[in-house]
Amino acid sequence: MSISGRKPPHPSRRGFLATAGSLVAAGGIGLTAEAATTPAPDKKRAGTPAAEPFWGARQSGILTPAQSHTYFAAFDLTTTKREDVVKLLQRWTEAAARLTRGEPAEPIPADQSVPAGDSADGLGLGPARLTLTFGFGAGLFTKDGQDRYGLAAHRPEALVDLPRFNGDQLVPARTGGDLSVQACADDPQVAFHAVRQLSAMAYDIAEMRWVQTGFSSQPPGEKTPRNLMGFKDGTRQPDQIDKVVWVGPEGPAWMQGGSYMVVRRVRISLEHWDRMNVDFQEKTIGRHKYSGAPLGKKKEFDEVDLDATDAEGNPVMPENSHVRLSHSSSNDGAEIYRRGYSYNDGVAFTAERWPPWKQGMLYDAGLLFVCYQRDPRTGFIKIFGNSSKFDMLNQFATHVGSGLFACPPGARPGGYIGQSLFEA
Ligand SMILES: C=CC1=C(C)c2cc3[nH]c(cc4nc(cc5[nH]c(cc1n2)c(C)c5CCC(=O)O)C(CCC(=O)O)=C4C)c(C)c3C=C
Ligand SMILES: [Fe+2]
Repeated sequence: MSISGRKPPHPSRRGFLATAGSLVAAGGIGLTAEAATTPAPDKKRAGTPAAEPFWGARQSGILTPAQSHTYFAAFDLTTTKREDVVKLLQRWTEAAARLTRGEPAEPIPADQSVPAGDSADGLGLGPARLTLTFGFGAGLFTKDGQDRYGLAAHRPEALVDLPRFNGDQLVPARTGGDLSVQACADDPQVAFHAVRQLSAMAYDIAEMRWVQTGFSSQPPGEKTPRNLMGFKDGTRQPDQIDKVVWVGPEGPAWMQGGSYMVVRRVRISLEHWDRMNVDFQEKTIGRHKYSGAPLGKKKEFDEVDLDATDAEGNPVMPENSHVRLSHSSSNDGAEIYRRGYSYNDGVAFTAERWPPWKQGMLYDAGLLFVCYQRDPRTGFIKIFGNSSKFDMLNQFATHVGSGLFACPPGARPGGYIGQSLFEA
């Protein structure tokens, strides 16, 4: 068995692979087994900053400038053995280091009579700024009252079970997970390829629970991408990002330098939204649609002024606008770092929960909301506990998937993601 732990395939599949292998060796795509062992450097990308560093004190993919695509996956652990989980995290770490350099998850073997440790669909695509960010759900520590891996005592207090928020319509099959992997890359195939290799390595140890793809295109010359509602999304981030994002001495030692990731799959009623006049849309968000400026201001990065009033004495920023209700000064100073992606999964039969209560084939599209913070109780839970009750945006946004994951600190060469926990 290869280090990936992939099992030899069914004999008939092996026969197919052998045939496919000889076609490759015969020059079908110009790749011999020998050449494949050491993939040629990608000349076009050589010397460009296309590779994001993987090793380091902090995991990448959190404060890394956002790539254009994501593939998020949550896994359920199926093994009962602690050593399997360690083995998996060690394999994932080694593979992630290789993949983020633009290499296959495992060196492609010269021997074509064994399954390869990489599916090869990423060959030649380069690193594409791939990052892989790993997280631990509550189920790694305790599940159904059981301490499966002897980790229950190390579950951080901050890794709570998220409360039910007003309006939540969470689908169990899109919620939770014992482990999470978020691949982000400037090429969707690179992101999918990475998660696919990691998932294959989890054979007999963990299986995928839910996944979500996403995209985020930044117009050239602009700082902020637009979401599917047509608004710039991601303009206002905390001033002191490090203080907001990274767990400090207040957390368990093994989480210091890590962060808590909240992920929410938020379906947006695009058909409904598109029928609203732009003035109403701007009052709902609290920003001007085309410039991205706060209401009453001219430029995107002008300060948000929640105290400004108009000639009639009414607040310029409506009381139930998204920006007002999400702002730190409406939430006892709570702040989060947002790193979301739009998603588009076609259409699905849907019944709206707000007027005009339309039913039919509606877009299954919206926002894969992702945020990081040092403690979700004083971050996401505080802010969304407030906005989920009063925000006008809720007429158009329904949370259907959810997860909270403790993302441990990064790893140094020779170590692995999660080592601080398993050796705590
Ligand atoms: C607390 C959680 C938040 C959820 C859930 C959320 C959903 C959500 N947001 C948008 C679009 C925008 N959000 C904007 C700002 C903004 N949103 C949150 C938090 C949540 N959003 C915060 C903390 C902020 C910053 C507020 C501030 O300090 O000004 C904006 C404005 C532009 C920007 O600053 O990024 C937009 C647009 C959607 C579409 C959505 C779910 C569907
Ligand atoms: Fe928001």
